[in-house]
Amino acid sequence: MNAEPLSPDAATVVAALREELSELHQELVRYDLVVWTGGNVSGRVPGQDLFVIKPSGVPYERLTPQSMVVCDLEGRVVDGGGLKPSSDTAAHAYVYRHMPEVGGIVHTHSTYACAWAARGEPVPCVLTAMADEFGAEIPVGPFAVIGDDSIGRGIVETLTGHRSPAVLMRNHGPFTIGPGPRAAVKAAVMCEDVARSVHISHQLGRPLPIDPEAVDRLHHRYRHAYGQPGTSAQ
Ligand SMILES: O=C(CO)[C@@H](O)[C@@H](O)COP(=O)(O)O
Repeated sequence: MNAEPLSPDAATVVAALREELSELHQELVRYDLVVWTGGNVSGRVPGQDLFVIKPSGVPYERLTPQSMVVCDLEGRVVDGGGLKPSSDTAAHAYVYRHMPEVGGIVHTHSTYACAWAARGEPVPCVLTAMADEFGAEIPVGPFAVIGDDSIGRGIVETLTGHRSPAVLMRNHGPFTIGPGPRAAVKAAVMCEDVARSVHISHQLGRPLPIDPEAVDRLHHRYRHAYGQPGTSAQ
């Protein structure tokens, strides 16, 4: 596709987003959320009908800002430097088209989250850390085969109107969203952490539920009072 060249302002924003995404992909490695070339992170380009995503199948140690691929919201490559975008590009594009509040998306195959996804079982909200970050259970989305809008549609149908920024796509793995890519990466990290804790709790017995009103209070506090003034929990 011979796309129009980016305006100088857009090019500046894209360059900064490429830098951020290059760093954020290393966070997936640092938190042990991916193996080999699995997983991907994308970010919406503010003010543009564009997003930037990881190139497909490139080892994490070779990812650079310049290797990140710029796509339009239909998933067509605008500036890729000869690299193909992630095989999940259609899913990310679908979410960006249908959830305008989403600025970042992450997909991983993290172990415990995938174990819950393989069972098609939502992670119940039985920890205060879950109430904080997810405000509910971590839901399960439908089984969907890569290659068209199916995965994206399943993410949107499951997360629209749901507090959780994470969805476990059945028999596949977690996708997370956020107002920006860093928030989506954090949700992926927290998703794997609570999936592991609740799995272990299940092995020891039946986890105890948290009163829904307490979940509401915890979630509100975390989103509005946690951390330093002027900073968001996301
Ligand atoms: O899970 C899938 C596709 O849904 C993997 O192929 C994905 O994690 C990694 O693919 P990419 O390297 O981003 O193309």
